[in-house]
Amino acid sequence: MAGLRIEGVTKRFGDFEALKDVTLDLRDGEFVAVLGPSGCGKTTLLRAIAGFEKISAGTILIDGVEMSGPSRHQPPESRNVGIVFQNYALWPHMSVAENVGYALRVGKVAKAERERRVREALQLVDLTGMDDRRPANLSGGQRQRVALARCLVAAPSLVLFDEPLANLDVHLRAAMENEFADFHKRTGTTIVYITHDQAEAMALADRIAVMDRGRVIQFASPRDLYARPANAMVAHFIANGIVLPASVLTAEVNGQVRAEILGQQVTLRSMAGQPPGIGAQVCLRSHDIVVSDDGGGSEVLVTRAVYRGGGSRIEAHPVGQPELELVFDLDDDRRVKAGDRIALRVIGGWVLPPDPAT
Ligand SMILES: Nc1ncnc2c1ncn2[C@@H]1O[C@H](COP(=O)(O)OP(=O)(O)OP(=O)(O)O)[C@@H](O)[C@H]1O
Repeated sequence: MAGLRIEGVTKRFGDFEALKDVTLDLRDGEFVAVLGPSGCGKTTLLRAIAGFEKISAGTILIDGVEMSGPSRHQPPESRNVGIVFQNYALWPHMSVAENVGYALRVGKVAKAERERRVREALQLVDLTGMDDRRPANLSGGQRQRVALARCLVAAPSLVLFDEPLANLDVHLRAAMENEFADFHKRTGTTIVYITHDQAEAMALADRIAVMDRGRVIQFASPRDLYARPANAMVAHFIANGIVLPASVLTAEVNGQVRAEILGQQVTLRSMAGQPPGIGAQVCLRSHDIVVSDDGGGSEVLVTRAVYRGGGSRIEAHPVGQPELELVFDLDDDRRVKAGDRIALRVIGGWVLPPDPAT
């Protein structure tokens, strides 16, 4: 177990900055997901932590020891970091036990000790009795567990997961999510988990670092990211928030402001010190919108309604501002279809903090 501190890390490939001034502080035993769209720099960050990539600026400390820095680069093998890859990277010609014990054999660990550690690791991932199987004769989930055991056997202080569920089908992903959560509980290992799947990150992580174009935009708990996204990208990326323009009418008091949105005056949540002003943006969730039957609210034209079991996903455009798009879920008692005009009332929402760059 170990803490991990990433401080002001920048990684350049030629003129291109794949990581820009990334700072993250992980507590000992914490499960942190790094989440972001394709190309945002997740893999580059993981490779930098593991020592496969030299960084251009900043420092990386594992358990307080500098691993990457201005004049230092510890090679991967001396970082005591385990990695679980998306494609398992198992040796096909070796049995489960041989795969798991490979690093110990190469490291000349005595046979009895090796066998004990392999047995323990297989027990931890619930693969006892599978020692002699070949990877080809295992399910995708079992192969991923062998990869976990192989990583564990070296007793790493930090485990990095590189999109480990990307190759598995939906049902197996859910099962493996539970396995990873149990694995974390049992071992208490510090984990950095790379994914582009926000549901997976929300389900597993204590905190999530959301990345966009090489930067960490927000590092917070799943609940915080959902309730108080730092900008429009996070609002969209986490559970598809609706981002709409608004005018903030009053300064913040007790975490709330009055604002005008879609022609309605409403009370919204905001950060402390939120100033009044035009040109603000608001993140709405489905539960912040209700269909209004009393003649109030804003009229919208429904352009798509897709039944999703128990409710529908609605796409609609305000009649007065057709350039805006609202995508939200509606309960099934409302039989709304494309072409319908309905009135929506906003009953809550979160004012996105002002962008420091503007
Ligand atoms: N060796 C390299 N040389 C030049 N550019 C690179 C190199 N490695 C990565 N990049 C660029 O850095 C950016 C970040 O890549 P990275 O693989 O870290 O993204 P990612 O978030 O892991 O994406 P994905 O989810 O698609 O794997 C991309 O624009 C990529 O093209």
